Parts: sequence; C-alpha cells; structure tokens
Amino acid sequence: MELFQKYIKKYTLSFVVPILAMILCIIADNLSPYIQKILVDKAFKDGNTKLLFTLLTILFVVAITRSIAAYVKEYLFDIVSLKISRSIRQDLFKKIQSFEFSYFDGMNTGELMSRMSEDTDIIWQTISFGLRLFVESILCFGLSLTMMLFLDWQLGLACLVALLPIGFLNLRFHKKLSTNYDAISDQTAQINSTAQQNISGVRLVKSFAREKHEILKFLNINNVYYDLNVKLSKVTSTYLPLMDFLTNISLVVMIVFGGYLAIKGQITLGTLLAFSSYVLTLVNCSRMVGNVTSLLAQNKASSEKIFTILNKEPEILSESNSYSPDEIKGDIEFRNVSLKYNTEEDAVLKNINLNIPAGSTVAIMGTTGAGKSSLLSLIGRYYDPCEGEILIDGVNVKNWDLNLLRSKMSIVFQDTFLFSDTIENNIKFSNGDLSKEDLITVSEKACAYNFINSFEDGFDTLIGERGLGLSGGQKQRLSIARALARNGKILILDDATSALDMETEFTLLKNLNQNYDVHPTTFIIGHRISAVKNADIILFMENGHVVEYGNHDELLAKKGYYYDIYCDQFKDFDMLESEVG
Ligand SMILES: Nc1ncnc2c1ncn2[C@@H]1O[C@H](COP(=O)(O)OP(=O)(O)OP(=O)(O)O)[C@@H](O)[C@H]1O
Repeated sequence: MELFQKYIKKYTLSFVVPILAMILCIIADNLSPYIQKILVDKAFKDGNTKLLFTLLTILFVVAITRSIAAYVKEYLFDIVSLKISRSIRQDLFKKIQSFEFSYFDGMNTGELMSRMSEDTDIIWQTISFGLRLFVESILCFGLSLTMMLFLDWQLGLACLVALLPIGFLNLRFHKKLSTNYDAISDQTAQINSTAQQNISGVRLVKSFAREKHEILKFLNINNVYYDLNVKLSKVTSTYLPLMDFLTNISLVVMIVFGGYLAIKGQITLGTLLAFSSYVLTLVNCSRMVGNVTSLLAQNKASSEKIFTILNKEPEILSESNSYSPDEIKGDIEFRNVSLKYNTEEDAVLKNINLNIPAGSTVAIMGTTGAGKSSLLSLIGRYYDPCEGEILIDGVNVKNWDLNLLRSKMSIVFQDTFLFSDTIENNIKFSNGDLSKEDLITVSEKACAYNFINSFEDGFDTLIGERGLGLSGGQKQRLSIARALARNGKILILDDATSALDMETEFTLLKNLNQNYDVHPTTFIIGHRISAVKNADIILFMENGHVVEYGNHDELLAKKGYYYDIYCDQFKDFDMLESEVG
C-alpha cells in the first residue's frame, strides 16, 4: 500500500481540481433538498411567487453548476488515473528489464504479462472509479447526515442507527472479497501463462498431436477460474442484497418516525420532503460503498502483486563508481570460478581457471550439460559465480559498468530469438546506427546475404509471427549477423552454427576470422571438429571441469577426449579412404 500511496502522492496536484469539482457536486446534491424544503415551507405555503421564482432560479443554477462540475470531475479523475497506471506500467516494465537471468528462470511470461495488463488496469479502474466513488460516497454521506441532524437531530439519529450495521457488514464483505480476488488474480496469471505457452509452442503441440491434452489442461485451469468466480459470486450475491435490505430499513425508519413527527407537528412537511431526499442519498452512498468494496478488494490483490515486483531489487547491478573505460581490449581470465544456479544444488562449474588473451578464438567442446553455456554466461554477468572471479582486461566483471560491458559484447544464444519485424530491424537490433553498407557486410559475413536477397522484399522482409517463416539455419545466420553488427570486442557463439551444413559453417567461421581491424576475443561452442580445429585454444569440458586445454595438434597428441571425438568423426573418412584406396 505504501507504494500505491507514493503514486497517488506523485500526482497530488492533478487531484486538486477534480477533488474540488467533486466537493462542488456534493454541496450541490445536498443544497437542492434544502432549497426544496424552503420552497414547500415558505414559497408554496405563503404563496410567495417572488420567493418561488428566486428559489427555482437557484435550483436551476445549482443543477447547471453540478453538471459542469460532474463533467470536470469525471474527466480529470480519468486522466489522473490513466497517468498513474501509465506510470506504474512503465516502472514495472523498467523494473522487469533490470532483473537478471535467474529471475526469469523462476518466473513465467504469462504471469508477468498479467501484472503488466490486467493488474495495472485494475489500479486504473480503482483510482478513476472505485477510489473516487468511495471518497465521494463517504463525504456525501457525512454532509447529508449533518444536514439531517441540523434539520432534526432525533430523526437524523434514528436513520443513522438504522444504517450502522451496514458499516460492519461492509468490513466483513471487504475481507471476504480480498481473499477471493487474491486467488482469482493468481488464476488469471495461470490462464495467461498456459495460453501463452501453448500458442508459443503450437507447432510442438500439433506435431505431437497433443491438442486434446492441451485443451484438457486448459479446461482444468479454466474450470478452477470458473469455480473461484462462482465462489465470489456467492459472496457478492449474499452480501449485496443484505446490504440493500439494511439500507431500505433506514428508509422505513424515516417514513414511520418522520411521519409520526410531522403528524405531531414537530417537523414541517418541507423538512420531511428534504429528509426523504437525504435518506435516499445516504442509501445510495451506502450501496455505492458496498459496490466499490469489491473493486477495492480487487485492487488490493493486484497492487500487492505489482508492488512485490516493484519492491524487488535486482541482484546483479553495477557498483557506484563502476569501471567504465573508453575502450575494451578483451583479455579474459577465470580465477578459481565455481557456479551454482541453486544454493542447495551441486556446482555446475567447479574451480575453473583460464587465461584468454585478447583477440584469441576459443572453441569449447564437451558433453551435453558439461557447463559450456554456463561458463560463457559469466563473462557478461548474466549470472555471478558463487566462488572466484572473472576478470576482463584485469578488472573483475563485478566492478565493470554492466551496461558498458554488455554493450561491448555480442552474443548468439543457443535458442535463436528473432523479433516479429523486418530482417533489417532484426539485424540492427544490436546497433541502430548500422549503415546500409555495413548491413550488407555483416549479412555476407554471416552467410545470410544470399538468402535475404532471394526474398522479394530483401532486408524489408517481415519475419516471425506476422511474416515469412525461416529455416533453423537461416534464423541462426540472422542471429549471427545481428551479433556481428554490434562489432563488440568479445563475441560469443553458443552452439550458433548447429543448424548449418558443414560447408556453410566452415565458410562462416572462416569469415569470422577475416576483415577485422582488431579481432574480437571469440568463443565458439561447437560439436564438430571441423568447426573448432582452427581455434587458438580448444577447451574440453566434462561435468563442470575443463578437462583438456590446448590447440588442435596439442589435443590430438594428448590422445584424450578430443582425440576420441576426432577419431569418431573422421573414422568414416578413413573407412572411405581405405575402401576407395
Ligand atoms: N538457468 C539454469 N538454472 C538452473 N540450472 C541450469 C540453468 N542452466 C543450466 N543449468 C544446469 O547447469 C548444467 C550445465 O548446463 P549448460 O547449459 O551450461 O551445459 P552445456 O554444456 O552448455 O550443455 P549443452 O551442450 O547441452 O548446451 C546442466 O546440468 C543444466 O541443467
């Protein structure tokens, strides 16, 4: 709630005019019955036409003023609530951008989408409608009650006592709704997340003919959502009529007791008429508070979830006075580095020590799950090691300005991701200033230019959901072109050529070694000897350890893991040679 107040405070000034307009409406609403009372008691009774005309004019002016004030109030409350929800959504998006990889490992996209859309919308509705009505109803209730007590304290008090149980009921109602909305909000996130995952993985679902299973899975989640809402409906339909009943009781009290006082001559007919208007206002205010209670409860559930994210601090951050040199060389050192993704689990990297001079090409091989990607993820601080340190140009990565460090690196992840946009924009994602000439150069280097050119719209071709589908190898080459466009001093290709045929892979890797002013320190995770053999350093990883280190010739001479793979991959050639030869 503190953060919610922070946003309200931020826009305090924007609330001034709509609140004044609201107060004007409330005064107008409470003035009219009083004028009507004078109309009946003085103008009608005494046949005073001059007074009658004056009072009707005042009633007309009050009505016009109220309409204008109501317009200003509605419009400006809408504007300020839109501003607040825009601000929250923006801060939420900014916060999500600041989180490290491990945050997203434990969070699903659908849940975050719910926070950004439905939950933020609820906050908007609460401020523009719920909170406003709540405050308006309470103020209006207070003023009407004061007027009633002023006109006749006995009758006013009797109506108030009749209305008291509603306050108590409202509190209980709010509590019950809060619990229900909390569960509904979680379930909405679940629905979003399931639908989002299904749509993203629609090809997989179809290729395994798992549509029925997915429909059933969604049905179960949807049913839980339905049950929760039915439960909520039960609460609402029990409480709201009960509140209506109690509010109507006060009307009966007013009619019976007020009629009695009028017959006794203790109050005038005009007072009775004004009372009936005031009691109706009290009844409406009570109903309104009951109705918006539901929205306020919804808001409580949503804002708690949003503010849990906003209150969370990212774990991987630049230090103040961080190291931000003009240039980066690309010397990389791993000193006694170990990594754990989860504190309770075993380390996935164990005491790694490496020294990689700037400009070298390092190839990493190893069994699946050996820790190759994990090792490279430490260079750009996507994760921090649990022990040891990584130094770039002799400075611990933790002391580097994170943004600067990452802006000097290019990476192609194992899972290719391209935006639903044009090919040009996808490549330029890493460097918005890339000239047309450089766009062509990097595409050629990544062996992508020919196939891009074969498309009717060339670089303007739309890819992804809205546009043309691409093959796995084409996607990989576009991702490599995107990485090259950054022209970083550290280049990481995490199994980025796995979908390419050997010849294209060979050409691409050869291109990577040419035409640089300064060759970047390059890491290539690969499985084919042909892809790694020309590297300056080849690492072989096994179960979180670097078990072999050297160049191609050195590793062959060692007759270890690398040698075994070499023999395995080239035995067919030997067989062929011996068969042909
Ligand atoms: N984000 C993560 N959270 C938790 N564990 C992870 C995460 N990423 C990887 N791991 C685990 O760390 C270990 C090393 O994974 P890593 O991806 O580094 O291996 P790899 O050698 O690159 O494998 P592959 O060749 O299959 O890509 C594996 O046991 C994997 O399950």
